[in-house]
Amino acid sequence: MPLIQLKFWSANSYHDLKDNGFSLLVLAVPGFLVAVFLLKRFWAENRSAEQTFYNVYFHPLAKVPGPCFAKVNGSYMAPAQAMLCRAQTLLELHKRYGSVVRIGPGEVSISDWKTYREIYSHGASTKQKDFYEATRLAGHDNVFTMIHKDAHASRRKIQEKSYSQQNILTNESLIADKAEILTRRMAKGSQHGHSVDAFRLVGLFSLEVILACAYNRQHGDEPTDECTTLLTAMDASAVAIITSAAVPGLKRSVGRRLPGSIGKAFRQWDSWQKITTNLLDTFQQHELAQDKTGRFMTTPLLLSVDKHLGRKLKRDELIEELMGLTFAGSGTTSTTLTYLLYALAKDSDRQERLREELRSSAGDSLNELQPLPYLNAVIKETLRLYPTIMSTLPRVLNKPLVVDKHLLPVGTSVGMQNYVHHRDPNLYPQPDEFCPERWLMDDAVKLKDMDAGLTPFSLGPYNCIGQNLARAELYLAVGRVFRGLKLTLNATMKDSDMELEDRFNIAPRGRRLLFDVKIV
Ligand code: HEM
Repeated sequence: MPLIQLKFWSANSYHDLKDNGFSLLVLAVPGFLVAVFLLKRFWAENRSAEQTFYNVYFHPLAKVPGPCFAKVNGSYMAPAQAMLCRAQTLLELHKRYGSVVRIGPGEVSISDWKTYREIYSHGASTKQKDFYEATRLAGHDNVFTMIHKDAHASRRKIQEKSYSQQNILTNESLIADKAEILTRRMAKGSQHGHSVDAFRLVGLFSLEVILACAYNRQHGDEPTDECTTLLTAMDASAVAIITSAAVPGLKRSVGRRLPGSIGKAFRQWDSWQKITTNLLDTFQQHELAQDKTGRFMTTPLLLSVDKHLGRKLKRDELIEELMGLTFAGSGTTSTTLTYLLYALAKDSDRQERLREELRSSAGDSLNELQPLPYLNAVIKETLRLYPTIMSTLPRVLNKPLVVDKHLLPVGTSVGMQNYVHHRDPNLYPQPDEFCPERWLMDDAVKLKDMDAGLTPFSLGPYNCIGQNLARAELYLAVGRVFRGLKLTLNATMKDSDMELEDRFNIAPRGRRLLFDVKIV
């Protein structure tokens, strides 16, 4: 195993896992399954010495630099993926080998931000089947997993209106209400002299927004069982989803019988599906008839005809789509907000600058918050440094692509990752620093390039359908929290608590963000 990966599988990593409740048996079962899978894959790719020789010397990608083992091993990145540090590993590989790195016999990673548009625009590439199909949540396709161009376009069409800026403005009062609840919960924690766990409160906030905008579910200041159970179930399910993607033969019916944390994660996945089914049923019985304008996201899903299928969605397909939107819509915004609060809690001067700007604004509606320059710079810088979809968006080329003098033929698996090109030091000097001021410089040419390199929501036909909603949540929540509260990092917080775990979506390693909160 190359040095770069060994670094991640250290004694510390094992002890950390143990501390997090993993037993040896729990590590051994999936470890064994992954090892079998890796061996099988290696064997399939190198059936003969000739094949290995071809992969190394005559393959169309033979001249693309990269670790030797990756040339003959399609699972080269699997250990890093299993250790939740795929994007970080790729950044190191790019530093070593340049802007194009061969990471499998037929696969490359690219770090040049100028190539992003070429890869992810209409017609240039197709979603990689194995990866996206492995993320089905209830056994069907949802808009995120769909590979087929027309099937995807017609499923997306049904939902587009829900995420239009106009519909977001219609639902602004719902989102603002949740943002006020978030602020009150943070303030309340401080009154009792305790630290406040913003990671949990922000997770509840973005989930409550989705439940309000999708199902018209309203929750008050006291967190409900429905939300806390759903939040726990979705967080745990991520482990089951990653495990079943890494071990293709591992079906849910088997997974839920496994011992320890992995089996528990699979059972939480069942619980998430059950809660979604109840939410759908309740909406159909009590809300659908009143929603004449289709402002709640579930309404168009229930009533529209999917043109590609030539019919409305069936119950199982609806559940799949709704699980997908809850997952895509809550963890993403909440991690972004978590890291934004974290970055400013560490930096009282910048926090104060933002507060002054917010207080000088006439009000805290979306229309009043959206033009504020420093608020925008803070949000952009958070999306750059902590891009919630940090990892590879894997594609297969439909057209040949030339990058850094390397010709990548049709059929090559390619991928870029926000974590990598958002840290390009030529585009963003001192890339590991949180510096909102970089977005306020006068150099228009430089800013244009920086904007082009900033792709947190991706581009092209599969870009984030929910980005208007996500931005609205960020404006409304940040506006309220910092106008009235001063946040300081609690002394018990360790840097390692906020290390980025690459679960495709970022997750802070310690699963907590403790603040001392003062009402100002
Ligand atoms: C800061 C918050 C968010 C970020 C950074 C983000 C980022 C992304 C990215 C990068 C993709 C492309 C994934 C790929 O190509 O594999 C994506 C897709 C998607 N996002 Fe978001 N997202 C956010 C919030 C949301 C919200 C609030 C929703 C919905 C409520 C949402 C729903 C979706 C859906 C359904 C897709 C699949 C779109 C398609 O394939 O047509 N996202 N998101």
